[in-house]
Amino acid sequence: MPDDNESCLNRDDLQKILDNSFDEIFVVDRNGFVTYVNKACIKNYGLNPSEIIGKTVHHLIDEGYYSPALFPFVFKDKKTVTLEQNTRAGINLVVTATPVLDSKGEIDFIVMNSRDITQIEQLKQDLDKTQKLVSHYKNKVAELVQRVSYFKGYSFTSEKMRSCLAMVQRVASVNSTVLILGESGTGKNVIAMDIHKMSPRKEEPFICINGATIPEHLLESELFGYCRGAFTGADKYGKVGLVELANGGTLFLDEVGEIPLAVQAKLLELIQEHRFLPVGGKEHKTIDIRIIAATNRDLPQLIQEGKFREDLYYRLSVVEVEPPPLRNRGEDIVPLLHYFLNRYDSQYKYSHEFDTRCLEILKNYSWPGNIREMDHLAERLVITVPEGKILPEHLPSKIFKIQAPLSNNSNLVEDELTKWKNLQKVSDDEAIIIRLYNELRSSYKVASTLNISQSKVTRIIRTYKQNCKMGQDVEGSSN
Ligand SMILES: Nc1ncnc2c1ncn2[C@@H]1O[C@H](COP(=O)(O)OP(=O)(O)OP(=O)(O)O)[C@@H](O)[C@H]1O
Repeated sequence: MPDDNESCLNRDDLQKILDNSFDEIFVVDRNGFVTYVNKACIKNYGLNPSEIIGKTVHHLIDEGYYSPALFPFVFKDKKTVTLEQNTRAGINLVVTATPVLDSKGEIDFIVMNSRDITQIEQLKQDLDKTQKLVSHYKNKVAELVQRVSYFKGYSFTSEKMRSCLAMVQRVASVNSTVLILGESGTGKNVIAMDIHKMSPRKEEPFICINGATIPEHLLESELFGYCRGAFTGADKYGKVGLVELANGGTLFLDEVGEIPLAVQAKLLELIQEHRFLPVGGKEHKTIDIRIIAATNRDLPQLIQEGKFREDLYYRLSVVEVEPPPLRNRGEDIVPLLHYFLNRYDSQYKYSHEFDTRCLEILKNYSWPGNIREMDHLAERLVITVPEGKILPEHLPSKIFKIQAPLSNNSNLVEDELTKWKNLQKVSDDEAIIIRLYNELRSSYKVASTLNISQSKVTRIIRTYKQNCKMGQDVEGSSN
């Protein structure tokens, strides 16, 4: 058995081992001359060992075979150094250079061991690309989930609402100014908030100011803030305005049609120049905000009346979104009623359902207060009606008064009913029958809607007619 490895390896074996090493072995003497390199140099530099041996490392560096140089650091510090090198053949190497010292502690030669890490680098780059792709698709999936859940959050089946919400989604991702139009209670505030929540500014503030609720003389300083000593009674330190508080985020101007002309001029500057002047200030402040405005007023009409600036209108209405009133999307009434009923039933831990006659009446109602009105009605019904079915008689009288389309004589009927009621000659149930008859003009339809006998309906209508004048004659009980 040999004592050590050396004793069992001859020169040829050693040569074979070195030539078959995947790592490059590169030996340089103390003067920088290459004294040995194994065959790995062919793949690393595209040179045979014979083309390298005898050359200096300085020459190889100057010829651009590899960089950066390692030899000077090892020579100077006499310590092992490792670094990354790139070769002219496009190979990435991790090179470790180890000094071999003589008996005086001076460098005798330097052994450099180089490992090809090109594949690792390639793998790293591929991994990076894959990770980028994964995060791209993750974002896409999150976007889609948000989109689906956004639509899920709304109860609707109508095409009108679908296209309105699709527009809301489209504008959310861009920075343009949006003008939300529509009647009171159609959900303009909710939509403004949705746009912000789906926008790249969602982590930043969403600041809302209502042009109708802040007194005219305070609106400017509320919006733009003021400097110290700006006016009598002002805070001595000045005040930051809502515009500044919204920096980076979204400023929602609700009821924009109510904003006075003087403030409109400053808003125009804000939108056009992205800057504003605080009240009493001398220097403009620049700001990065997105503006969303909403109104239920007819802005072109206000422009004609000289109450709204035309240039501001065009700036605000880059994109217009108009949630339709409920009466124009009858298909959505029943899904929304169920949505709100479930919502309040879960909130108050009750259980109700709408009687089909009740849904029929609510479907024909014109909902002047739109979603807000429906929301409040559902809450009221859940609280006031004992658990179980919600019947027509549980509905407030206005539902019968304002059925869509409105009949010409409903106001007349209502006036007469009030008079009659004041005389205590009509009960709530009778009033419902009379109102419904006024809309349906058929005692048969009234009876089947309310699930009562037709003769009862006819009797009540006759009594009513005897007491006051109704628009048309009541039909006979044979009807
Ligand atoms: N998508 C919705 N889902 C559930 N509830 C809604 C939705 N949209 C609106 N509502 C209800 O309707 C109410 C009115 O909505 P919102 O304040 O957004 O309407 P608006 O059009 O801004 O009204 P106004 O013009 O009077 O300010 C809300 O408080 C909410 O109860």
